[in-house]
Amino acid sequence: MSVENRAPQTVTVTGAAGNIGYALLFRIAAGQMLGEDTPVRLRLLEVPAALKAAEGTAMELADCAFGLLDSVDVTDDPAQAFDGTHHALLVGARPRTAGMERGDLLQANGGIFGPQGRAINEHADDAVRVVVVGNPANTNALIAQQHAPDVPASRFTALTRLDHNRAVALLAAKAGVTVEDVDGVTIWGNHSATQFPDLTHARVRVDSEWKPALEVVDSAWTDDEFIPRVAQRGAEIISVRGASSAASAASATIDHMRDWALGTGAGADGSARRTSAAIVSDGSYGVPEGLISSFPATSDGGEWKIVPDLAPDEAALPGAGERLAATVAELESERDAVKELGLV
Ligand SMILES: NC(=O)c1ccc[n+]([C@@H]2O[C@H](COP(=O)([O-])OP(=O)(O)OC[C@H]3O[C@@H](n4cnc5c(N)ncnc54)[C@H](O)[C@@H]3O)[C@@H](O)[C@H]2O)c1
Ligand SMILES: O=C(O)C[C@H](O)C(=O)O
Repeated sequence: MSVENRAPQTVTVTGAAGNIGYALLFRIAAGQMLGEDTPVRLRLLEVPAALKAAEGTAMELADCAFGLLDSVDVTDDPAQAFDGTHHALLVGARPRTAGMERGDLLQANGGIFGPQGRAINEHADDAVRVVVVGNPANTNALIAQQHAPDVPASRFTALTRLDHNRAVALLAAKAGVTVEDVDGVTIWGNHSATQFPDLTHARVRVDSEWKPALEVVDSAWTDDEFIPRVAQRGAEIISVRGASSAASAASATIDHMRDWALGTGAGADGSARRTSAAIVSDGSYGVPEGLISSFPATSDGGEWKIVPDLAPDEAALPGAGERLAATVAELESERDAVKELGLV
């Protein structure tokens, strides 16, 4: 079907005037998220103080003369921003500031993600896809989902694709191969320092032959360097760059939404390509049902699906099971905290 004949898809980006928003919007308008045959209608949601900056971004979007860009609307009204939306990218969040307790942070984000969830419930397209990027991403996604009782829970997800991409890049560099020569990495659990980047079912292609990753890199490097480096990469970027990751976070958000909407497809050897996504648990792998946790995942272009039979292999990496349990326990404690605060 030609571009002229396709109905535009509405994409809402919150926090549109922020750093990730600026790195995200131009790529969406260029067709990198929904494909080069799908026109997009952009809705930019911001707080009143940042509306002028968002208007400036909208002016630049117009100046790019993107063939796929149908329209850009800027608003501070969630009802307008989510009206009929097909793709909701929830980036804007309240960052933790000096002296702020964890409860204060959750409360402040509850004030953002509760109303946005409600607005999605009332105004979004029935088949809306939501990804939460703003931290604490998994729990913010849970808050939004709990305020949208008419939207299937599976339509709310959180971003762990950045952690996944970081893990793939670090393993490829250590093994001396390209990222195309790595597959089967999984990020489990929370987008936080407790996450478990798991190599126990990963493979690396060396000299045209696929080998278990843990035969190519040793378990000491995995335990002492790989896992902590991936889990703390966000903090490392903040300390080196002086600001939270922005372009890489935007790129991972595009990867997550594109794979969800268009499918994960086949991997390097023709088998189903899997990635990592924080999606609602159906109880798989001992993760309590309803938590939004990162899993090995595929999409056929409809729903994300949790890939079975990939439990962390304790024999290949002693302590793997405990690592999964620890990150899930953190998600449970965040869920309990927001319940106590009356946010879900
Ligand atoms: N999940 C991930 O992998 C990942 C990676 C990097 C950053 N992040 C998180 O993404 C978030 C955004 O990062 P950033 O660098 O773009 O921050 P930023 O401070 O540059 O931008 C955030 C924007 O959100 C806006 N905002 C705040 N409340 C809003 C609301 N209620 N509605 C609409 N907009 C609102 C702010 O005005 C601001 O323009 C942060 O929470 C950050 O920690 C997540
Ligand atoms: O913003 C942060 O705290 C870090 C971010 O989530 C990241 O992983 O880069």
